[in-house]
Amino acid sequence: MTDRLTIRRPDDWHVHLRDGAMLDAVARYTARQFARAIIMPNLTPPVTDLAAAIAYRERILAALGGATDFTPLMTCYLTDHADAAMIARGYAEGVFAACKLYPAHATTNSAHGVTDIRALTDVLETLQRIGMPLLIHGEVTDRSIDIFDREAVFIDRVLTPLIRDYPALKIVLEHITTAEAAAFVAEAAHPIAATITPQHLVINRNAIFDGGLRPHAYCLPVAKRESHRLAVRRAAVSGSPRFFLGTDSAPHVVGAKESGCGCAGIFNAPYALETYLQVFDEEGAIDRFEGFAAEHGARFYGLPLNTGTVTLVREPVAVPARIGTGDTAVVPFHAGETLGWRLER
Ligand SMILES: NC(=O)N[C@@H](CC(=O)O)C(=O)O
Ligand SMILES: [Zn+2]
Ligand SMILES: [Zn+2]
Repeated sequence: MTDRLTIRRPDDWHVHLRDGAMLDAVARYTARQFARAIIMPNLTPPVTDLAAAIAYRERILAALGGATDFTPLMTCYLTDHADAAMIARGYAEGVFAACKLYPAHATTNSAHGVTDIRALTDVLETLQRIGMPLLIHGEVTDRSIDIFDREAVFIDRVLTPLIRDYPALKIVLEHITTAEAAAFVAEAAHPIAATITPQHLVINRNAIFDGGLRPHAYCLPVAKRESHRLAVRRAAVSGSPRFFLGTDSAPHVVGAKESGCGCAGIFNAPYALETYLQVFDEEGAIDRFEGFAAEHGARFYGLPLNTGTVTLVREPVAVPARIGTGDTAVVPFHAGETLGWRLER
């Protein structure tokens, strides 16, 4: 039995660091676990241009106190007015690592998102030409579609025609939750990959209703039934280079979660590696953990692999019930539970 695992320093290919006091409170958790992270741009207002991305990157580094070996990789929030030339310049200058597509009103802070991706031909052609990844929150926003079906319907209605029309467009389907998404990404004859969160490997939709309404188990895409969780787990541990780590850590102050209309998002940054490794351990796939956590994503993005290592040890770690106080009080994923691996560092 492996009791100690040393792997190349991993990256988080999907995280929400927020802004202001919350950024100051949460940034260090991600920087402690990961060498780099793809920073989601859904601030208010969203990060839609170079100046905003540069300023946000500075605020992230400032929140880490300056001396840090963590690299934030910035993304451009696409709107109906996205400017292809500006995006291409941002990519060439190393400001943007990717573009993020939020279908308008699909999730937290997506009101400025795209109403019809098909209308963004200039942007899509440009991304395809320059090899810049398009990151997608893959849910339809049609309120007549059952919320548990919105990812699968997005694949049929939006993603399938998109890859047909842009055969070389690099796509990351973010935070997949369904057997349909896992199969689509595994099998498509297309440069497509997917991020997988800790929570979608661990919980199914029962967790949201376990003895009462559980707002801290609510995120988008919403957790699905057990058969989907198992399919997503199989994809994560499969060894396929198309699946990689993206926490989707999405902190909301406790009062915004425990509310008559609770926000979507699970804050998992403090113990993300511990959760993922526990899953790989349970699946007898510890040998595939490094690929998922530290190699597949970098290769897909065309970025160098990290140097340096992190070590996890098989030791109990108690997750606190709450982290922070006041405006930054958040309930972490696994609050009050004990995990079986601990990140040393
Ligand atoms: N995942 C979530 O439930 N919430 C994210 C947005 C997102 O990633 O869709 C957030 O910003 O809070
Ligand atoms: Zn999302
Ligand atoms: Zn997210």
